[in-house]
Amino acid sequence: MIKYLSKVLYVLSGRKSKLLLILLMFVGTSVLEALGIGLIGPFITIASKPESIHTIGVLDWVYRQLGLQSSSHFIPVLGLVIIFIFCFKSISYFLARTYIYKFTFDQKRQQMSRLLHAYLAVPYTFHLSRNTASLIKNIILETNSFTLSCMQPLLEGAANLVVICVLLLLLIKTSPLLMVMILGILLPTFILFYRLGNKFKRWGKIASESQKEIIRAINHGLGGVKETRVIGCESYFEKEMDKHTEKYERAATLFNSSQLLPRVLIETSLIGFVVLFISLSQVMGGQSMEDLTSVMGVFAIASMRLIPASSQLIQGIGRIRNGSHTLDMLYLDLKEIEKEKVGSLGGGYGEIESKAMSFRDRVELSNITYRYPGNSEAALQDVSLEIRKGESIAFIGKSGAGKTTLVDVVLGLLTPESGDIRVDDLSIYNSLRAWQNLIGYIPQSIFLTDDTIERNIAFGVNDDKINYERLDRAIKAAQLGELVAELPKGIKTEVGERGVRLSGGQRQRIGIARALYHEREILVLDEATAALDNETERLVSEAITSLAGTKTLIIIAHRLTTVEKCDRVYVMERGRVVKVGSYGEVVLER
Ligand SMILES: Nc1ncnc2c1ncn2[C@@H]1O[C@H](COP(=O)(O)OP(=O)(O)OP(=O)(O)O)[C@@H](O)[C@H]1O
Repeated sequence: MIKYLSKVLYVLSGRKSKLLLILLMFVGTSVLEALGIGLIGPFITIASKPESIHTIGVLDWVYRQLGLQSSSHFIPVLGLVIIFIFCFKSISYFLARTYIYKFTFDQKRQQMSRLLHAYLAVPYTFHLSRNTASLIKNIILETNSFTLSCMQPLLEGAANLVVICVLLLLLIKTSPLLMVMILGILLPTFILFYRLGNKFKRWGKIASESQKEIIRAINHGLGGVKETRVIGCESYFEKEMDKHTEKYERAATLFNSSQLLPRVLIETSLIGFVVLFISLSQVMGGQSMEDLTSVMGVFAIASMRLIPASSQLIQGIGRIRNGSHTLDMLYLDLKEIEKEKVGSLGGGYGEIESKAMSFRDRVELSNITYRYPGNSEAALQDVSLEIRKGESIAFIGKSGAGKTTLVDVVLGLLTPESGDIRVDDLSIYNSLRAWQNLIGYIPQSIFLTDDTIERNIAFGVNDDKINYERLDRAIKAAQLGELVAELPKGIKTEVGERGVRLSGGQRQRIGIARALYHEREILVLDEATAALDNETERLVSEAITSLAGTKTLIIIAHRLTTVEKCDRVYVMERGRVVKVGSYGEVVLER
């Protein structure tokens, strides 16, 4: 339990002292409730036999202080006190609940942004081993499940425990035998539920994993809708989703129906026990009507609050066990990510931190070796090269030679096993962010957001911070001027999800404009092979090569036309640079 609580505290975001306040609120309203209910028993007894006030010490004292004429006058006074306590309890209950909702939803918001921040800032290798579906599920569904299956049952459980203890104390005083009987009803249900704990945990795990697979199947089917349609494999994805939805349905049904067990078991046994108790007491000794009224009062207390509080407590234990897989996942993810010392992403919301490293002379890669996690063979081995400011270099080589890996190392996405990258003798690993702020990256397949051309070019910049002069320059340099002029909405044209409303070449040029808009010193280009038609290719290549001299260009070249204009060409093979020279030396002499 202590381990469980320490995990909950770790996953909780923000000020944890609020938890104490909430606990006090819960306990406060529960005590008021128990007090109000506790007074109902004596109220019924006094209503049926007013003289009995004098047998209850506290009530007798209050009666004498009030100076009432007759015992029966005390009945409305006690009634008013009970009504007042219940009104006060109801108002505090409402306010406490509202506060708790605010707290729990605020928690969900904070956890969602903590997770997204962590997933965005975690080393890139984390994403190579994790599926986006599981990250989306954690951010949206598991944070919800944490609130419903950890936070709420824990807080409610504490409050219910207080109510149960107070009411059991009252019961000991009124009828110890009845208390033993009620305990006899509650304990077996409690033990049964406790023993079912592992099943609840398993159902929780199955539900969580099937949700991940459901998102995955939807992602795959809809993400590649073009291929899905053409191949005609729609039913495959439908079946995939159906298979996991069925698993989810089975686990959720089993868990939810088992949650009804405490109420059903306790209620049935309670009725049985009370009937048995009254029958036996009449047969064996014959109790007076007043005694029976008092016993019925206790029964009323039990059925009004003690039984619901107990069944809620038992259900809460079930929910906690069911949600323990969620807690473990959030805990392990946050622990793993935060172990990597995920720092601030800088810049604050909607701004890009622009402080860049100074770059006056050269970038030097020395003895870079990189191995993907779990691979025995290194994808890069002992790569050393030097790029002078304003130069353009290209990497060529067969598929799998290590070109993308080398660029990912240069981009600071992958950290080499050994070796260093130095800018004017300063290692980029001293301030990776400042190094990355020098670089503009144009990947082979450009990621476009479902937004306007303008927002896709000024990617990640708030609308009010967009610099239209720079935007215009970038559009012209990327040969997008004509396209934008022809569109009725110009730069405000929506490009559709992943740019579906644009051609491959247009998407590629938006990617180039994006890199140019941010006016970075070094441009890294993973050249697209087929996206551009000959004419556009010529224009884009011209735009890129016109930057040579002012910008430093690092190109993964798939077309030899691009290589022609480069200062140096590096030929890669099995993770090594095997040849270097000018276009003439490397390409023509091959
Ligand atoms: N995420 C990964 N996990 C494990 N191995 C990987 C991963 N990505 C690439 N590799 C391996 O690293 C080697 C180099 O791959 P890389 O993508 O850098 O080649 P490339 O030259 O860019 O190829 P292409 O021209 O086809 O894009 C390959 O053997 C590849 O299988």
